[in-house]
Amino acid sequence: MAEIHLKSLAHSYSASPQSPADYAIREMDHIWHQGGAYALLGPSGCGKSTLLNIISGLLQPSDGDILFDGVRVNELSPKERNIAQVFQFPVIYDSMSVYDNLAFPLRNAKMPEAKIKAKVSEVADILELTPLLKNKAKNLTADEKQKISMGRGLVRDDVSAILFDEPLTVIDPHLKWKLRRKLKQIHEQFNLTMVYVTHDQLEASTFADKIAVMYGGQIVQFGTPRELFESPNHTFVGFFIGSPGMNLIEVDRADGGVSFDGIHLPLSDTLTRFLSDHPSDNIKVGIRPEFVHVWDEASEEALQCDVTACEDLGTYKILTMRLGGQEIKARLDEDQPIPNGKAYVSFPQQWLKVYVDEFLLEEDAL
Ligand SMILES: Nc1ncnc2c1ncn2[C@@H]1O[C@H](COP(=O)(O)OP(=O)(O)OP(=O)(O)O)[C@@H](O)[C@H]1O
Repeated sequence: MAEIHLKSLAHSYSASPQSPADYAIREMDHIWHQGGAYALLGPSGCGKSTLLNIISGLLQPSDGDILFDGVRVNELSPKERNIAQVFQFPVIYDSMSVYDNLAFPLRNAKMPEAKIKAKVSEVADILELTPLLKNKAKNLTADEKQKISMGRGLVRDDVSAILFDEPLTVIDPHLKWKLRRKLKQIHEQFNLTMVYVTHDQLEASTFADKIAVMYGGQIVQFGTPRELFESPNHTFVGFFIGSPGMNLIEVDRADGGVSFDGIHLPLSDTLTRFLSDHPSDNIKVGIRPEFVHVWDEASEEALQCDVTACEDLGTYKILTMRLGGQEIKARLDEDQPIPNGKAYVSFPQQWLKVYVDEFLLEEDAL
């Protein structure tokens, strides 16, 4: 197992990149600690597969270093790096038995047959493949085949890390949760460094202890699922994580706070001062629907909205309102009454986030 350090790493598929937009990976420094269960989460095209292929050695980065336990591995092949990679589509030998597929990497490493047998049995047991060991891989279902792909990484004692590139894409929805749980169990049992690529936030948060959110070739936040929810570092994280995502409103500077559409939102003194240090006019405020307080009567600090829709999702409701020219969503508990026509909202200061040039202004950083 290894700590994987990406040092001043960048990659462009163009031979002569002219601007940051020409980079699939913009310059980054990042560490995947040994034994961590990580997810790399982001939308299509943000650079997840590129980053994974750079770590595994399938792709050479245009700039920077990849260090495994402090040793530069840029020039090493995937095999020399001892990285196991599980792709969207299972990579297995159809004509071989399940046993031979699992034994393959060990036979390549010239492990004695008795040891191979013990290792294959152990991993087959964990993956619930034991009854299939004698079967030809060809006739198996997609999830069984994908379990073999995973198993081929797990049988090896020498792997530096296992990288998963959207491994559940071809798996039936009702089996996905089962395989995800299995992966989590394997992580706990084997103490492996695992990086799991997905564009699905549920998959990321059920698998990983920490999630790296990628956007436009950058890791814009690396944190626990709770940190990403409670304190998104970037407007993209606010928008992408959560269902529905964060309410984001473009605002102007105002005395003691910010304003939009003639509505004044007060900010703490420290945040106001901090904001005045930033020259940019690209300012947004964000608040998650879960943290918007909804009242059915007017009060001094509540802002009047028009209710435009209410979606009942069984255990909770999503209320859509218009505040000035902005659409605001709030999450109501199951038993909370739905305001009729007009509603009054307030934004607790603790949960009202301010973003300058899309990045969070942090009071703690003062
Ligand atoms: N072989 C390639 N040649 C040129 N550009 C590429 C190549 N592979 C990827 N790209 C570009 O690099 C950027 C990042 O792509 P990448 O496949 O890494 O993203 P991704 O987040 O994995 O997307 P997806 O979830 O759709 O697989 C995209 O703009 C893509 O078009």
